[in-house]
Amino acid sequence: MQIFEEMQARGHEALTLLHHAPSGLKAALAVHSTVLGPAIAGVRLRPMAEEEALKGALALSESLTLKAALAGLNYGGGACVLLMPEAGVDDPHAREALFRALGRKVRPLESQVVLTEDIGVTPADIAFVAQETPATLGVNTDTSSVTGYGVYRGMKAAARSALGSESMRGVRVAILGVGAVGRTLAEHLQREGARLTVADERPERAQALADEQGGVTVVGVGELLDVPCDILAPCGYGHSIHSVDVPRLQCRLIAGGEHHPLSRRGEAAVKEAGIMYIPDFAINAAGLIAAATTLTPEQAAERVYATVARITGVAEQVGKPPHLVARRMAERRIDLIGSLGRGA
Ligand SMILES: NC(=O)c1ccc[n+]([C@@H]2O[C@H](COP(=O)([O-])OP(=O)(O)OC[C@H]3O[C@@H](n4cnc5c(N)ncnc54)[C@H](O)[C@@H]3O)[C@@H](O)[C@H]2O)c1
Repeated sequence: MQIFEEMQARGHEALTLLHHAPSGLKAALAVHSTVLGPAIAGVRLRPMAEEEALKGALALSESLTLKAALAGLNYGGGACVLLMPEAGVDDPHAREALFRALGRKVRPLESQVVLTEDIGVTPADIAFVAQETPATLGVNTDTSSVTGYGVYRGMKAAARSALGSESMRGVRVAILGVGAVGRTLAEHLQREGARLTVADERPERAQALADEQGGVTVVGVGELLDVPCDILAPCGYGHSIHSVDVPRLQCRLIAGGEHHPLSRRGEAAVKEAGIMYIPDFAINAAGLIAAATTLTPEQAAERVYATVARITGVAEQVGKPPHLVARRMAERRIDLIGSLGRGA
């Protein structure tokens, strides 16, 4: 992997490797932008190879920059991807040590970075980080359930444009990944009378949801993209939809909580296929908004609703896809606010 080439192409400011042998801490901390303020870094912990961690940190930090900018926050974008310690993190003291070691390592960087939860990390983990550094957000926020609710609200705003109505009653939604975010999304959709089909790499999670809620169809991971539906909601670990998969899709809208469900080629392919795609950084922002402001979860989700409505409205007016409109809006705010400190 050509790290500096990648950083230059995407405009990253820094990539720092954090290491502490006794706790097993090995982490890649990427800072994409601090133009609007300290970089909010989503912290991830799940088994993965080193290269995947570096790539993941670079990609996620760029999304966080766009997400914070579009949400009107005075923060930049970062990401902190932890490799799973060899001894695991099942032992509560080992988990405490890991996250406190992370907090110690971040202390010298606290004017540039604030840490918040992402995949595999809980508010309790961030509370351990907070014992070592004030550079945290969301200690008291269950960001994954707020995010799931925000995805639901953003999906409704997008459906108004893509399906002609924001009602989810009878709408067929296929959800890929029913972990913390996907499950919350499913619960809200189910309550409104949507018809759900779900799949998860861990099939027991999909089955548990179906057992609890009833009326939910479970299919295998390999089948979900072929399911005829109105909305496809990717809520897995990223890159769930490859450009070669796009001809299989039978939906009119892609709107889910997952970061980077599509590559740039995939985004172009869905546009060609006439499918509307609402980008991750616009629709999965509610948890971040709630963690970074004094807004309630409901208010944070309404901000997502308003943002998605604005994006789809402009997209219709100018004849461009929503994901490009959203990126342009975020970049424009960074340029404008970033220029305040420069020139007369
Ligand atoms: N948790 C948050 O606060 C938050 C905030 C914003 C965005 N996100 C994004 O939402 C997504 C989901 O996060 P989460 O917190 O729900 O994670 P999670 O680990 O709780 O759940 C993810 C689920 O998706 C399943 N999965 C992963 N890849 C899959 C695939 N290709 N096919 C089928 N199932 C798959 C996993 O088995 C798991 O059950 C991630 O991309 C994350 O970055 C999370």
